Amino acid sequence: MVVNNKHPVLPYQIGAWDRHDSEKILIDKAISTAEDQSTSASWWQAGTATPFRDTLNNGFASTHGLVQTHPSGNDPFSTFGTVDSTAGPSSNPFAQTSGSGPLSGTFRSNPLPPLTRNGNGKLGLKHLDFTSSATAELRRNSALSAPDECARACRENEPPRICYYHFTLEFYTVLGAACQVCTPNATNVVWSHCQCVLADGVERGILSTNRMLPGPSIQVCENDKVVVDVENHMEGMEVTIHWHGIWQRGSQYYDGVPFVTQCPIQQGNTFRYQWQGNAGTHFWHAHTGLQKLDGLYGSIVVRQPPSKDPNSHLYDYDLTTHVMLLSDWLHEDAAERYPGRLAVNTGQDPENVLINGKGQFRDPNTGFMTNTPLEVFTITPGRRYRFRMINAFASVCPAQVTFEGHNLTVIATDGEPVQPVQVNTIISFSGERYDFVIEANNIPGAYWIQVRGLGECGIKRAQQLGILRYARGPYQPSTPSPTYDIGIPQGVVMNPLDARCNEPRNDAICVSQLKNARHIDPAILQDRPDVKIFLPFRFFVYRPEMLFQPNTYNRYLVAPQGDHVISLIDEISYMSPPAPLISQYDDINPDQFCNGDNRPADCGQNCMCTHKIDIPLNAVVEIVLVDEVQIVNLSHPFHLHGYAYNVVGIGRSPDQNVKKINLKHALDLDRRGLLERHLKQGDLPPAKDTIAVPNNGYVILRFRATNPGFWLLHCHFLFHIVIGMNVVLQVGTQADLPPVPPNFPTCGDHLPPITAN
Ligand SMILES: NCCC(=O)NCCc1ccc(O)c(O)c1
Repeated sequence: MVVNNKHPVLPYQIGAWDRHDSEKILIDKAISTAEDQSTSASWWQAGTATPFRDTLNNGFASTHGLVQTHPSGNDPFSTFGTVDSTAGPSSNPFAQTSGSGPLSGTFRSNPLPPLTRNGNGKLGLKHLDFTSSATAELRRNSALSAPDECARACRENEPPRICYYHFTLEFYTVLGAACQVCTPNATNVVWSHCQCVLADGVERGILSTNRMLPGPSIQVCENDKVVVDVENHMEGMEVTIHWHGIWQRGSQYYDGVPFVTQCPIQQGNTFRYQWQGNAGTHFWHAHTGLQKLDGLYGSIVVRQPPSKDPNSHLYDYDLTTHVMLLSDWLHEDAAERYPGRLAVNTGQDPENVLINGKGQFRDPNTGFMTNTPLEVFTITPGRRYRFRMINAFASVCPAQVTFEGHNLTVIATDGEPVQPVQVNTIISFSGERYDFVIEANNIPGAYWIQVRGLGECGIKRAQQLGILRYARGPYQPSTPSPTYDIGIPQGVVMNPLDARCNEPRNDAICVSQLKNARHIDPAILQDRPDVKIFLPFRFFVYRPEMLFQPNTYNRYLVAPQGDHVISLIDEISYMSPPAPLISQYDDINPDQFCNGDNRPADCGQNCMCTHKIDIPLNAVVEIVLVDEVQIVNLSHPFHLHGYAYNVVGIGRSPDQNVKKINLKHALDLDRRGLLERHLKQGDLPPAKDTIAVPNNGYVILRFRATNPGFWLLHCHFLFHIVIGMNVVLQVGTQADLPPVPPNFPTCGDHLPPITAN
């Protein structure tokens, strides 16, 4: 469809988007109404914002708060109430003194008409970025569709679109001056390109995409072509974007792994990614350095016609607004935690959790609570809604999601449909996605959504709240807000941390107990795979005398307890090659490569090289991941690029005398037929691309290697990636791969002969 005719230049009026929203029917049989998509801004109007001394940054006053320049009357900012402008830079209108809960009584008792306004003040569909319809490329090329045209109901015989996105990556600020220009409220025209990022109401510098947090949502139909121009304006930073869950068949060089599938995009450069998405709930994020944790992520939804989803009969709506992206959040740059400190702000644990970039923060030292808006999902009584949850955490904390008064029917994970199971709470790990159906079958009202950080996040009790609201009902839940320690009753747990997966139980469902809703290639279930790979992983702990030898500069992470560690998979710590494997293979010294069977001579306990395992094209591959880290509360989620694998087994040693599993013991269990494998006819192991290996346990994966390429397999914890918990699976040979596009950027070392003069 031609874009430029349909899309006048911004800003839009609210009413226009109400009409537009009613077209966003994503399942043919459902009629979407504007109220399903609207959120209310009412409860963060009024209230008296109190001069706020920012004790959130290590006790120092923030250098630059949001200053109320027009304290009263009819200007766009006055709805914050009275803010003492004399308080100067440290006044923060999103702070309130109440320590009693996220919303004070004042905020609850002031209902205003609902606003069709969603994330980041952008109108209509949360995180769909309407501003990019104003980009030059869209105006120039009439074959391209804008983001909001692509987020549509998918029909069987509709021609595919080319969906165009422009991402501008920058250094940016939470609560920057943009919030004085266009923080939305009910009475003023809201700009659909409002650039105010609120996050949890705590000022900090971030990295942003199109000045949004999360960045723009990519929502398309299967068979659409997605084109994303990534324009890097982060001063002095390089970047790549990985499309997590997208298999990149035929576009392997757009997988976004630095020095594996491309050279990083330099500051000032634009790199055009183009791919066709496999269906499901996915997300995109920076795969370079620690940038993901500073804000470079966003959702991807690839929808199908209802006839192609085996679970479509279970829901009435699959709305663009019911994407639920969870992220962990720091109040400083991620680099402050890497390699890590010994005294103040040790470890890598986040301060907070965000739902679609939103939330509130309670300062544990003062009890001050910010009053930024919580995420609201609106539903209509009697209807059934598909929610698409994305765990975009970077830290090691699992996230637990619970909806007050509502069951969750899990229908897909990592984009792949499963036979429906009903649970009350879902625990997920970094990189995982869970799609579930919620039926609006409770008393029309407002209900809490609680997202708790588990594991190490229990120390700071990091959690976030959101609201599930029935249209035309109250805006605020009638129950007290759940706290970290007294939460919503958890009931049946999806993905229990105890990993007791091979015994009957009615309090939990393991991933390995889910059943695939699709047909499985029988070759996957054969007794003997063509290739079987055991991959134990652990940390190597440096003695300081070894690490700080003069003239050596080995990388390390200071773990929460102060250990200086690197990661090992099969006793190797992954190092990037100096040039991309996919495009400059011949530029790489073959000595750079290694694996468990080919260790470089003199490679010690901290063996560092480009860990690569070769796999024949079309082989049936089995991978057994064995946790040799053995830290209670730490289960590592492994993500494979280019594929969804079948999870055929999850478990721990059945041998009661074995306190710690390791490679040798896992091999022994395998010989004795004691590793859990669900390979019987009708076992239907679920397909996923990210799975947590239970601590002191193992996971068994299988896939048929039909997608040639260089595919990263790695722990999805951000700080573990940067210390080497990665391995590249090379499927097939270079001859099996499509050539990289013309003028694909190159990079590498520059080491010419030294000239005398
Ligand atoms: N028995 C060996 C001690 C050890 O391996 N210490 C590392 C613990 C660790 C590392 C990284 C993390 O991110 C983390 O949370 C914890």
